[in-house]
Amino acid sequence: MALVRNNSSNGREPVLSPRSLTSPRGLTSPRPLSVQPTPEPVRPLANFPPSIWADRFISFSLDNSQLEAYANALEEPKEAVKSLITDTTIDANTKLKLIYSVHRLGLSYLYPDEIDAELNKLFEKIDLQYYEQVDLYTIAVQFQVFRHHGYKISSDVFKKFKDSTTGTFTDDVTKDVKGMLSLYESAHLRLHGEDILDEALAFTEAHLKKIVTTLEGDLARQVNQVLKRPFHTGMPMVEARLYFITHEEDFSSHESVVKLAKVHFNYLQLQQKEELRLVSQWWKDMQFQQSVPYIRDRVPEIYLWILGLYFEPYYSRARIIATKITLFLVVLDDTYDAYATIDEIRSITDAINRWEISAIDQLPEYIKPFYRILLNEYDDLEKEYSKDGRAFSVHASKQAFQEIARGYLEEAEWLHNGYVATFPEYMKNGLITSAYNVISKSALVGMGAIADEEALAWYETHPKILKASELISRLQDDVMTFQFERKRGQSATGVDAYIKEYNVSEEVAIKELMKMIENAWKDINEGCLKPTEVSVALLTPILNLARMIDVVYKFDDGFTFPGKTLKDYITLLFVSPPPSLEN
Ligand SMILES: CC(C)=CCC/C(C)=C/CC/C(C)=C/COP(=O)(O)OP(=O)(O)O
Ligand SMILES: [Mg+2]
Ligand SMILES: [Mg+2]
Ligand SMILES: [Mg+2]
Repeated sequence: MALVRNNSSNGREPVLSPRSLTSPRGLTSPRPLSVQPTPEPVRPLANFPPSIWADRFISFSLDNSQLEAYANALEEPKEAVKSLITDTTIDANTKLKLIYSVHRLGLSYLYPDEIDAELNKLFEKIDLQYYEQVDLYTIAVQFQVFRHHGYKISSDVFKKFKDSTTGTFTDDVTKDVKGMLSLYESAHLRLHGEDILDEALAFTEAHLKKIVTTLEGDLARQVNQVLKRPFHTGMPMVEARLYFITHEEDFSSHESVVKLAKVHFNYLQLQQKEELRLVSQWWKDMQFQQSVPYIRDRVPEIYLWILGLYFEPYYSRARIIATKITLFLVVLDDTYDAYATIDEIRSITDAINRWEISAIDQLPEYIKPFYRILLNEYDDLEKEYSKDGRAFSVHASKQAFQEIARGYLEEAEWLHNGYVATFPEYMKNGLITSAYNVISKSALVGMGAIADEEALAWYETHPKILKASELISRLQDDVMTFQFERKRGQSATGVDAYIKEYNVSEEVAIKELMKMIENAWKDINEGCLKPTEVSVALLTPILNLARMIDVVYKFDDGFTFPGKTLKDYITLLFVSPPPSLEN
């Protein structure tokens, strides 16, 4: 019985493992009658849908001269846009709108110092009197541009749009669609205590939904887009592409911005297709589909996830490393949740924590190749990064990987014992199983000098912004996956723990968890304001991890069932042609 996972209380049907079908039992020489054959363990197979991409991205062949040509073509418009950003003859409003567009197009990383210098000047000169005279759209764009870059402009700038007697937003606001749209975008940048933005979010969302079918052209496209996903909670790379398509009027007067955005999209697509080819080929070479066929085969989806953290060309190596480690996490999570017995889980966790190749002997056959690959990859990273004294980041990633294995084991023990954790107990382990500690630390490995020992020490303090991102990951995943997982008899989720702790209905529990997610977003927004605890380059991946949870889990479990949002995103970024340079 030791091999059989105790799932009598979770309604799992015994499932025949694919290994039992190929088992040599019965083909070997006859056993003496007195020896009972070892029973095949009952495995919690999930029958996850297969990849929707197969080998599609492996056949890409990078034309290096083309990549170089794009890199060269970037230079001229890049300089021209720099001149625009620093042009002293441009009025403040036009300048702020320009910086807004540059940011939404994913180009502000090219001008960090110039943009900061401009915003510093303009923020010092902010005159609340001025905001008394201007329209909602102008105010909301300026509000966003300052908050995007960490400047704490007051949300009082929106006060004048409220009726002093009723205390609600005025009817005039509902007649200004562009204003409402921008106020809706602004509201997602809210901080704790900014009631006016909480109200603005509910108010504009309700009104935009009411009028969206009456709109036409770009405005209709813009409102549909923002209602689906506001910029602040979207994937920067995709948001840039969508903004280019639907908000052309915002930047079309600046020819150099249009040119730069186009060449930049073309350059990035080539580079990213090559990265995707590389990780797809690696995945195939490692033969995970043969050794662990029960897992979710999701290479393009995981690459997309990591591209969501950072898309800057100089993080190419960093993306490849983080993608591979996150793919290891998928193998681990699905092995624990959808294949291994409790004894196997204990043994795998132990081997991962021993981290030595001799531990391979204690492992079940099917996971041995994974264990070997895991140790080899980390070994290679250690060798590569000790050369420039950066092995500390590889160690941190490895330790976080060992910690998540222990976290997954804890869940499995709870399930094995038919135990539903208390909510605080669940959350303590849940922040670990959110995987965001491992992913964000692994993301540092290839980032270069900026991710130094001091940065890592900051990570080790488990800062508020990282906790918030982990909480969003854990709870949003739980809200969207608990039904599927419950049906399969998996470990209790945050939804179950909350219901048990507070004796509330499922509906109330979900509502409360969503409120916790909302609050965590406010922590993230506060953590991105100046003065930041560490550089923006280190904060952005943490913010972007939270965004990726929204992308993947806002409407459904987009990771297990990747045929909708993620398919559209992958198609837009790696299959559809980027904007043409011809016109
Ligand atoms: C938890 C989470 C959203 C992590 C995101 C980061 C990430 C890409 C981790 C790799 C493992 C994974 C895809 C978990 C989500 O599925 P699942 O619902 O099976 O995860 P679970 O078993 O922890 O609930
Ligand atoms: Mg799990
Ligand atoms: Mg799982
Ligand atoms: Mg889940």
